[in-house]
Amino acid sequence: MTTENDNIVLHVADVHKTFGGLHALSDIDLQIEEGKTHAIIGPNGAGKSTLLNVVVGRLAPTRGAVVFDGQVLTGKQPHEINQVGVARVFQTPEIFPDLTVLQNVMIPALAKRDGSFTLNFMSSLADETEIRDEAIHMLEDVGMKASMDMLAGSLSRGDKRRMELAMCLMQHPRLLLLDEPTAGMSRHDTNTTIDLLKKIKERGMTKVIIEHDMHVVFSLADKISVLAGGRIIAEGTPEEVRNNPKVQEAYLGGAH
Ligand SMILES: Nc1ncnc2c1ncn2[C@@H]1O[C@H](COP(=O)(O)OP(=O)(O)OP(=O)(O)O)[C@@H](O)[C@H]1O
Repeated sequence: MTTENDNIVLHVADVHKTFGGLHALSDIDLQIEEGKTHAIIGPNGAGKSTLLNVVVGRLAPTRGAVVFDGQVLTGKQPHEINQVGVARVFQTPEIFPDLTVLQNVMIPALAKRDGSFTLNFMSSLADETEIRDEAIHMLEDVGMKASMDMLAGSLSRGDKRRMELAMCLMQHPRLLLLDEPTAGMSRHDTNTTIDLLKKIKERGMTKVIIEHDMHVVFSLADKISVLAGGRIIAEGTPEEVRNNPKVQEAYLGGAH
């Protein structure tokens, strides 16, 4: 399957997802351009997480397909989708709490290189100097080098999310999916994360971001798609979306 525009790295093509009688996603057609930051916003229950889960292979769409870089992802397992260059930062970080921050950040690079990772590899971590150096560099980038020897489980929620971002960056993904990257963070940590995500953008990484915090959305997004009731009700630049009466009615005037 191809897309009309060569710059499109991800195409969610006519995707539907039902849960029993509930239409969580209907007629979703979404095209994500290479190197851009594309935000998906919408009120609670709009279908945002379901959409991300379909993209990363955690949920099979009832109909339609997800195409990444010309390859159909639909039907692939989450780890296979990860291997082709799609990484996701979760709303709740998935980390190894009893390992140090540095070890956590090294693991995705080892898993990517070796195809899998088991805790048996732990003993060899110290010998992995190249990956170790890169992990330290990544921790420096996310402002967490000073915490590299702390146990990951002891970090604050904001630091866990920054560490998880470093874990994703170690995979050098072509597409980074961020599910509420600043949820639960203080305003200060939120602004640090915005700066960090801007820095990643300068490196040309494509990002899809789900976010309730409009400050974050309008600071980062090149394009916004608005979901409501499982459908895309508006799409455009931040300015276009901000001024769209349908959006104001469905979203901006609502609970958020
Ligand atoms: N596994 C599931 N089984 C049944 N219904 C589900 C399931 N996952 C999501 N839903 C329903 O699908 C709809 C969309 O949910 P989803 O979590 O995708 O919305 P969201 O936009 O991410 O919401 P929020 O902003 O609150 O995270 C909701 O009505 C939700 O209750």
